[in-house]
Amino acid sequence: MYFSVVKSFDNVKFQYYLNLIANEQNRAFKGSPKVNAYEYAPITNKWEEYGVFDHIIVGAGSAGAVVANRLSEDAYRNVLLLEAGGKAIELTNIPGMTPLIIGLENNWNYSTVPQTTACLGMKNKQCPYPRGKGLGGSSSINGGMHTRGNKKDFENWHKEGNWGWSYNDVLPLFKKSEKFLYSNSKNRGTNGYLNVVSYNVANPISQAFFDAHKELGMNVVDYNDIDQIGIGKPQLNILDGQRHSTYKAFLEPVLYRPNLHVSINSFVIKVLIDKKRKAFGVLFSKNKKLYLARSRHDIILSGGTIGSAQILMLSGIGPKQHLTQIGIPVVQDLPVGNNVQEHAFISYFNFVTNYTQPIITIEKLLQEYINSSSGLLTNTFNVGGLAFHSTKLYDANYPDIEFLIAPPSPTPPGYLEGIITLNDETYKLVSIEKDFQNVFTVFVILLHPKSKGTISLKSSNPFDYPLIDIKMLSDPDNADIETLYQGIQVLLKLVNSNAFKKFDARLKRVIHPNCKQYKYLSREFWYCHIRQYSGAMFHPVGSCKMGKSPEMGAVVNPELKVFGIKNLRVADASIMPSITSGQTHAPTVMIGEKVAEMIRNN
Ligand SMILES: Cc1cc2nc3c(=O)[nH]c(=O)nc-3n(C[C@H](O)[C@H](O)[C@H](O)COP(=O)(O)OP(=O)(O)OC[C@H]3O[C@@H](n4cnc5c(N)ncnc54)[C@H](O)[C@@H]3O)c2cc1C
Repeated sequence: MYFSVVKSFDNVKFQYYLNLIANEQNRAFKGSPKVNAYEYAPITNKWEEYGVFDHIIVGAGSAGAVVANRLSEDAYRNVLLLEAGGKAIELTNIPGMTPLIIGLENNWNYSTVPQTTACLGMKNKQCPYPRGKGLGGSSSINGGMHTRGNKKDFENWHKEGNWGWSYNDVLPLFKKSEKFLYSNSKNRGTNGYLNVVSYNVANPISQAFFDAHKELGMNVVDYNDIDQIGIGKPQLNILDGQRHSTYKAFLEPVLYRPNLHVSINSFVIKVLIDKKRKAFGVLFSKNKKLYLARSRHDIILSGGTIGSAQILMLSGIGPKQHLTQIGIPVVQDLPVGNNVQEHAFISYFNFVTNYTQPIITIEKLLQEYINSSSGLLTNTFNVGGLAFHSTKLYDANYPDIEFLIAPPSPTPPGYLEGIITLNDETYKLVSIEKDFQNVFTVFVILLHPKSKGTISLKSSNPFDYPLIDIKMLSDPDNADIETLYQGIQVLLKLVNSNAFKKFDARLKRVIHPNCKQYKYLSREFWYCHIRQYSGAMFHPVGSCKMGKSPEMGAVVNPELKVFGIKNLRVADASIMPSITSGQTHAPTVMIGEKVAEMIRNN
């Protein structure tokens, strides 16, 4: 009797998920990328008072949700959190559905302007540029990989004059935010809000990747501890098999706090600044109406590298020439929107093997997921391991390349085309639709780009999407593309190891028509191939750079205060002076912790 009750419950859940997935499959990736947010345009220009708060936080993403939690820990602080999107749709809870989720409404669905040095094989040479929209922000749609970055990243920030951001300064904040129960290291946190799991990879090809590294003398590491160089199991933000976004981790548990007010569907148009150059409120649009929310103390922009830069510029804070050109009165001339950095990677870097991954049906995967919160549905992108390498071009102890292996998949490779939007000619050369059971893919990721891009406004209309020009691989000395080329050489060495010989692993031959004049596998060939197949890892940072002074390109000081304006801070990935060595969510959570600590210690 007991068993039949449990079984029938499971079946209900099973059917529910099966229907959910089928319905969302029908809705995903319909239509073209968006170019505006006109749905937020109010029907009248008259605004209503929304209330007075101690702090207003704009954006409930990786950083904003953390800031809202920490500031509202002080019961005397009245905190308003404004988020343009709504609650994340249910499918976002299933990590393995990430590729599909990106095709649905929790994504702003941006694209870059056409590029000239990267993403050349993409439709219209535009890199697709998803960003999370809704509670949890990009952490509700991202790959969930938890990577803090390298000790040196923060030492470099500190050396540039960002006091308080050295590794020793930020380590306690990384520890404070996380709950990681797979290590005894004093450098890992065990008690934080954000759950981190170490994913066990059973796949023989992923195992070969680990063995190949060992053969080349590299260690298996916890890349979130001091020694990052080496290979490690994927560490993912998951709890009980479900995505652990910053909404789930930091907001949901504290929504009961009477001093925390969360307003969704609230699109912030601008920050209001008085004659004494003090920010005193924000204007936002909600349900087609305009509201003014006032703040007694700091307003914190956590809209992300695109959103925060856009709001600052709409508020008259940005490059004077650009603002004047589009007719926005200049309040403060600052280099907002410059210094944008992104991790370029090579997509569809495929290797054929003699190993055949058995097919697993979605029904089987779901059963495993429901019964034991395990299996492939708990892994966002079928990731089998992360490795950090120094190609030794710059510094043997500082990684400049990351590898991410995706072993042969037990399911057809659907939806990746929605995320990496190659044009038909470029895609058909690398498609693994017919041999996905035998092919593994390695993402070769450039960790420290020299190339810099920009975010600028298309117009003074707040509902026009900004112009995103990430200019990957554009540095005049070709340092970035050379590092990727060196990364390819390291990867080819790994695949040539005994560990992979067992599987007869070999590079899948791809010669793009634009590269056919070059000798196959020569440096010139690879440079050409990289430009065709490069894409963005969706890690933009740096548009509101932290630093000592605006003359040095900074928008905010090390306390994250906007230069020249009182009561206004930025706290999200946009403040990173230089991009970290790995995925950017965990360091952004740390930035949220840091700003809250600074405000609370004031
Ligand atoms: C598809 C994808 C995969 C990724 N994979 C990984 C990964 O595996 N691991 C990792 O570490 N990183 C990953 N990243 C990157 C990581 O998620 C981001 O670096 C991080 O989430 C950035 O945090 P943020 O707080 O700066 O911005 P976000 O998390 O994007 O938050 C900004 C929030 O502000 C809101 N907002 C913006 N403008 C306004 C406005 N005008 N009014 C009101 N609200 C506004 C947005 O809706 C959003 O909720 C990925 C990103 C994407 C998109």
